[in-house]
Amino acid sequence: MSNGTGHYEKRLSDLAGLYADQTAFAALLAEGDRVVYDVTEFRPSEKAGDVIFGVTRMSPGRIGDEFFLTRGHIHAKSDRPEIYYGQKGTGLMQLESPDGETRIVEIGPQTICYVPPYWIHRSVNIGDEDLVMVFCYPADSGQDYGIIERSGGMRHRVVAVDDGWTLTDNTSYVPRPPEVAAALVGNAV
Ligand SMILES: O=P(O)(O)OC[C@H]1O[C@](O)(CO)[C@@H](O)[C@@H]1O
Ligand SMILES: [Fe+2]
Repeated sequence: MSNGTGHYEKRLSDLAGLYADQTAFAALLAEGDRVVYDVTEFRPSEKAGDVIFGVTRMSPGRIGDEFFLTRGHIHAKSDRPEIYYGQKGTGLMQLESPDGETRIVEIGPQTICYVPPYWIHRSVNIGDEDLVMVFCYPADSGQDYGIIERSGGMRHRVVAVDDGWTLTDNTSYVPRPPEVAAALVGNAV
């Protein structure tokens, strides 16, 4: 991707607190603060009718039985959707509705994933190579990362099993109060 307007990297230390196995997290961090994912993007403007697009590259890796993942967020304007197009590698889009429903969309090369309005989303690299995805979303969306922190994480964890994955309950998860979930769905601008 050329002529991007921004680039950032997220390292292991930026992802502290996301994983259940804190001992495994500390042990891997002691080996070095590696880059877990990086994003190159083009933001033409912040106007409602415009779009932001870019490329996310995620390294393969595990912390205990959990895979490398992105921080995850809901859009600050929560009714804004997003699409991801898989280019390389194998991953999952973990989606969670404000009232706590989980859905998983598998992502591979030449697959497209739709993140509907109101859904919290996080990417997970379940493969053993880089996961590369193109993303696109409305330019005025913004990101709210606090929604996951306030709930003690997402409701489910994606964990490795045999040569695949499964979902387990996140025992730290605190459901959002119904009025909070309802407000998220009602705040369209
Ligand atoms: O913003 P996070 O949760 O760290 O995840 C990064 C991904 O989400 C985006 O912010 C797009 O919503 C992209 O920059 C990237 O694909
Ligand atoms: Fe997003």
